[in-house]
Amino acid sequence: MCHTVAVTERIDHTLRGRWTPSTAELPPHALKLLRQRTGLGDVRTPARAPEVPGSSLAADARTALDAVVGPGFVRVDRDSRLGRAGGLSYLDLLRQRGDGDLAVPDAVVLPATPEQVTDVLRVCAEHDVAVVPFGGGTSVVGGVAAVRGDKASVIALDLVRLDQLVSVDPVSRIAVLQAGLPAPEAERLLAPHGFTIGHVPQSYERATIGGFAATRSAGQASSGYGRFEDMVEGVRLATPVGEWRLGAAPASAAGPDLKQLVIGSEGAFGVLTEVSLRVRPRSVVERYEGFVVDGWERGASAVRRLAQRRVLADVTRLSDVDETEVSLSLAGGWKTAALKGYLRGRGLKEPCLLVLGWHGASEAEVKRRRRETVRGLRAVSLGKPLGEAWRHGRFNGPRQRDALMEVGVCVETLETATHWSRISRLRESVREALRDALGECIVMCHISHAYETGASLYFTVLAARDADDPVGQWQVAKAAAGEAISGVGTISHHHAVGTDHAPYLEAEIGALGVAVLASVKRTLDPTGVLNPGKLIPGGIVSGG
Ligand SMILES: Cc1cc2nc3c(=O)[nH]c(=O)nc-3n(C[C@H](O)[C@H](O)[C@H](O)COP(=O)(O)OP(=O)(O)OC[C@H]3O[C@@H](n4cnc5c(N)ncnc54)[C@H](O)[C@@H]3O)c2cc1C
Repeated sequence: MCHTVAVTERIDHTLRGRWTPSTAELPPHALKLLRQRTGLGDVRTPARAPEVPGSSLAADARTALDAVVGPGFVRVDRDSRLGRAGGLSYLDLLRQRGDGDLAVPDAVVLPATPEQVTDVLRVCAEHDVAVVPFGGGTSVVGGVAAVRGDKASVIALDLVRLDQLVSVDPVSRIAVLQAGLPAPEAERLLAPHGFTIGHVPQSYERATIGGFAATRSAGQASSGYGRFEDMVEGVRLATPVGEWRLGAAPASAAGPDLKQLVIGSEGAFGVLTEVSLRVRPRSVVERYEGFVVDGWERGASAVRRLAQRRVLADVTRLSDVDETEVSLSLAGGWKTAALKGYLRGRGLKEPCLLVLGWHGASEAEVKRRRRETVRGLRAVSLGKPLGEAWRHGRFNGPRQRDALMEVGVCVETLETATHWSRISRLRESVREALRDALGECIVMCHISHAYETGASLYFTVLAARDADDPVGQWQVAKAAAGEAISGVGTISHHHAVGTDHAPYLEAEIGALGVAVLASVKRTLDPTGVLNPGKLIPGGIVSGG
């Protein structure tokens, strides 16, 4: 019963343009810091209701879709459509607040089974309707923008009703989950079997299993549990030309790994309806601890050594000096002041916060792993409270962003990855590019995921919003960061390509790479109905 209510609520959700219905106020000391460091004034830009044009879904297409999913599951009302108009990037939030052009789907279609998804795609191909697969709608790269391309109309294909745990194989440790399951619900269903996925991105509360696979997502505990693509054992993909199943064995030499071609295909090759995942026993003990390293270079080298010695903690996250300083200042209070004094006293001139977290089956296991990690780390331990404080606030980012939006801050995040030998150069050039583009601003960075050969860099930038042209301001900053990253790092370590990064993809994978993607798309989606304008540069790929 409870479960039914939860799904109905998710179907009816109209929460767009923010993460939560109520926005927390920024504390006065945070506002003061922003005013000092970004020149933020008192000017507020009140949100305006975005325009929602009428649905242009043709009557015969609607009748055919109704026949597939049943009455009530093709929705053309304003709220349902507005509720699936774009994702949650800064640009999406601006559009939802009335700045810039908001693309609104002509209908929201809610299939209940994998078979219905395949039938919906067949109908859409027959009726020239573009399809935007919609999971949690947390894309920050324009992945769920309702782009119709050269099609007559566009639907949001919301997978919320595909919410079943299909099977668990406890011997092989594989669970088959339907694609529309949000992460917390997937964990809730796996818990009685003693398993966890261990995938905890910051968007955990709302993102789905299908969305994770479609975007090659990486969670905060990726050092321990792996990236999402490492967890995928198999997929069930609906396409306009039929269903494709992949993943017969844990490893295979039967040609290239086609499963990896589907993972990260961002709804442009098909719709994932089920995902088989390698699951792990749930941890019994979890320990989080804060450390401080003196200076970015030392911190980055320390994380590199941990990765290369293969003793990374499950969560390993190194903030640079600016991020550390801003986090401590925003936390405020006498404890923070005391901590800053303590760090000065210990001679740490450029404190960089390092959060480490270990999960295990017992105290003894976690203790042993901690010992291995911290041996030779040359960092000052601040103990468990700081680690726990990070864990406690790990999902606060989007809520803080809501509050920052309200007071007129341009708040954007971007991420990349590169090899260790280039990591500091890349960090410096992105910081410089953002500062040149935005003027007075705060640029913060952390290593969010570490590997033997390199790491990801995650930037957060805060500037006073240009009230006259907020979209133009964002475009300039995005282009500057894209230029700085191009040729040194990847255009996306885990946010995917979407519409926003598509112009930069060819520089990374080459013209031949783009041609390979386009030809796969032509095979699976000959009329180009699936997610036009996403992933593949050059926009629309249709026809033979
Ligand atoms: C505040 C915030 C924090 C974030 N933190 C992280 C993070 O820590 N790590 C991380 O990896 N990402 C993060 N993201 C990005 C985003 O959450 C991920 O990309 C996530 O994987 C998207 O899942 P979703 O279910 O919301 O997918 P959606 O946003 O609905 O869709 C994403 C893309 O996948 C396609 N798609 C969705 N479902 C399917 C399906 N079943 N079959 C085929 N295509 C599909 C969509 O068309 C779209 O192109 C964050 C986003 C926000 C807003």
